[in-house]
Amino acid sequence: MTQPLSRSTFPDLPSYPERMIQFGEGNFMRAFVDWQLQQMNNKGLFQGSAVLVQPLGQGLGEMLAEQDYLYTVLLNGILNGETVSDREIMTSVSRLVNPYTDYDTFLALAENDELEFITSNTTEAGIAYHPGDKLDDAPQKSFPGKLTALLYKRFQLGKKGFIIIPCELIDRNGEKLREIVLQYAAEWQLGDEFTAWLERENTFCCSLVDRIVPGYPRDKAEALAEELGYRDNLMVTAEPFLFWVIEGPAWLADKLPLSQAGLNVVVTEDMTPYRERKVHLLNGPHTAMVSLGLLAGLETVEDVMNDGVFSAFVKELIDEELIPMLDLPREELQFFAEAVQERFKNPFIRHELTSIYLNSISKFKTRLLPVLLRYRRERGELPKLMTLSFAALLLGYRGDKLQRQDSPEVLAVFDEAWKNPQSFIQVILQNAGLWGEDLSSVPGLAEELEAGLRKLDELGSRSALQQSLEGGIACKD
Ligand SMILES: NC(=O)c1ccc[n+]([C@@H]2O[C@H](COP(=O)([O-])OP(=O)(O)OC[C@H]3O[C@@H](n4cnc5c(N)ncnc54)[C@H](O)[C@@H]3O)[C@@H](O)[C@H]2O)c1
Ligand SMILES: O=P(O)(O)OC[C@@H](O)[C@@H](O)[C@H](O)[C@H](O)CO
Repeated sequence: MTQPLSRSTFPDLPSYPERMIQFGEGNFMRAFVDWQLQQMNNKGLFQGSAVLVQPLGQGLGEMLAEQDYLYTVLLNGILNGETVSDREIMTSVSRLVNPYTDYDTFLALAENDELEFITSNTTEAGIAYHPGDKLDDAPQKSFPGKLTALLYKRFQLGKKGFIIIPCELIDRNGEKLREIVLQYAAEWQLGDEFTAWLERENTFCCSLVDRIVPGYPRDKAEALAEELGYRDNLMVTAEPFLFWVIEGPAWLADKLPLSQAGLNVVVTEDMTPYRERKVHLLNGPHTAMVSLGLLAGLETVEDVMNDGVFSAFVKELIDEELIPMLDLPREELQFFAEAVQERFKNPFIRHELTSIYLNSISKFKTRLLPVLLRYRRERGELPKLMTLSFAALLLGYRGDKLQRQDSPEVLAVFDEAWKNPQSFIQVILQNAGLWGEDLSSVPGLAEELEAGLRKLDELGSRSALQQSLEGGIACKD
């Protein structure tokens, strides 16, 4: 029986003062932001830790406490032509505060002058306004509500503000978060002076994150405990590649010396091109492959990339349908896309398609739909592969072939529409709540999706895809 990971097992591990508040204790943040804090600390450049705030009532607080907030990051993959297999115990998390059980401790974070930074990742659903939130709630339901209460307390104490860097994968995340905080400030009547302090003393940055973090290596847990010599219930696997674009003032690069620590971080005045490139060329193919892949019985991104038909699909989708619709130099896009396909092939991590499948409707809406619509406008026809993957998405959300993972509201829309198969596609396309607009008027879309669904139903996903790729006759699976 291997010993559990804790500070008593490793008494010589360093501790650092708290300099960052981090909303979110999920896999991604622990292998991305906290891993970077660790690298800065290793080089003596930051000398700080993050205090985590659990955004939901349920979370990893107790598990982290059991391990004294230590956990291992396992980096596996190929970086700059070298095979990387790195294991490191993170000492960059000091503790976790659960506002649901200890709201006073949460608010008391406002008192600490050493806390300068706030980061977050509360998934795409987290930066949202919740109408019921009040200043006196303990805690507020939403992440922006909790943040507003914390900032108000800080203001009341007459202290300086924070540098706030959200990492959620939504467009203009920092601006969105700032808007909601200002909305609560107005709604809760916190006064003009507070609003002025918010604007003057706080810096809300937009940011874009990139690192594939499959999370806890369930399939290798036993072997890893043997290899590491301790049991870690919170270890996280990630690829070695990392990229963080922060849209903010140039002085930030000195305050948070990520680049100085050799990390692949850019502080820029405009992150738009980086975002377009990543969301459409990395997250887009992920979302496009997922329904088709699951329908064909594939399990991981690596399975997709090792399959002749599916990898040809990914390549053609990127080269013929995505890159031509993006406004960046073609050579740069091509270079990025090739690197992405190499990352997708990473044989050292297991990136489950089911984890990417979660909330696929909102992902399709941001990652692929804008490109599909642009293609239709500019070329006068629909992109065949993206449209087939849209059909596969709808087929999966019908609910009879795949195990859907989405909000009850989204699933209810599909269940209701599927009661009448004849009008299913029309009803779904008309639902602006799903897509941000009524898609039923996009010329040819309903017809192409009908045909795609029929093809997928009759032939199966692999043969339907093969037919689309070759434009030829496919046979049944
Ligand atoms: N895993 C990756 O490869 C990866 C890479 C880049 C970006 N991301 C982004 O990170 C997000 C989290 O991924 P993860 O792998 O850490 O997942 P995770 O399940 O390990 O963590 C999710 C975190 O979000 C919080 N959360 C969930 N729903 C929330 C809500 N409605 N309101 C507030 N907080 C909420 C949870 O409390 C938890 O802290 C993803 O949604 C994705 O946008 C993930
Ligand atoms: O994390 P999600 O579920 O929003 O999306 C799944 C993947 O597309 C995503 O995690 C990528 O791997 C990541 O964005 C790479 O930086």
